[in-house]
Amino acid sequence: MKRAFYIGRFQPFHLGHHSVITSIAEEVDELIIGIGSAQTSHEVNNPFTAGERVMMIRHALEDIDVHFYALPIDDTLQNPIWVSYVTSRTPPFDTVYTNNPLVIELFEETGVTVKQPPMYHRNEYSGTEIRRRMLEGEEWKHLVPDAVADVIEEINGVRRLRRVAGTD
Ligand SMILES: Nc1ncnc2c1ncn2[C@@H]1O[C@H](COP(=O)(O)OP(=O)(O)OP(=O)(O)O)[C@@H](O)[C@H]1O
Ligand SMILES: NC(=O)c1ccc[n+]([C@@H]2O[C@H](COP(=O)(O)O)[C@@H](O)[C@H]2O)c1
Repeated sequence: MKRAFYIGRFQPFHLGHHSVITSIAEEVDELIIGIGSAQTSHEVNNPFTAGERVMMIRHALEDIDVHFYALPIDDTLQNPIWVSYVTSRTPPFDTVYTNNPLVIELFEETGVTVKQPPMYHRNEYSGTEIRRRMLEGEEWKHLVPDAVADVIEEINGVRRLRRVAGTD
């Protein structure tokens, strides 16, 4: 059984994440999607709660051909214990997919294989760019799966982002 781990903050889950997961799905039997900084929400850079991000991922990946688990993972104060904390909360896995330099370093130090997925349209498929567009009233829905746009509408996510940014 080949099981892999993919971690992100998914603020929000966008089409870049969707493309990465579609290609990982061709290489593994099961995928654990770690929803990082799970304790954080209602901030300009982290507007959505862990539960809302679970909902985005669940709906966006309705038709994906891989068994997946979307699991919220809180941050730990100390980086050296983060990998053990992650593995204490997830099913076992042998490969990590990430482009985050700290995540690469921490997992490689413990001997886990790390793969770096290619970037898809990084200038637009980016959480930072999508949140900027939401704040400035520009188009953003084409950068996320339709199901994610629906979730953000249901939770009134753009209004929340503007309020916490003080621009509403
Ligand atoms: N367009 C993309 N193509 C491929 N991988 C991506 C893309 N955007 C993000 N990733 C990767 O997905 C993982 C999770 O990313 P994350 O949730 O931080 O999204 P982000 O768009 O980088 O968000 P933010 O701009 O808020 O930091 C990271 O390893 C990141 O490098
Ligand atoms: N000490 C820690 O808590 C620790 C260390 C490395 C990564 N992380 C988390 O992993 C996630 C990585 O995701 P991104 O690649 O989207 O930044 C983030 O939520 C980040 O906070 C946490």
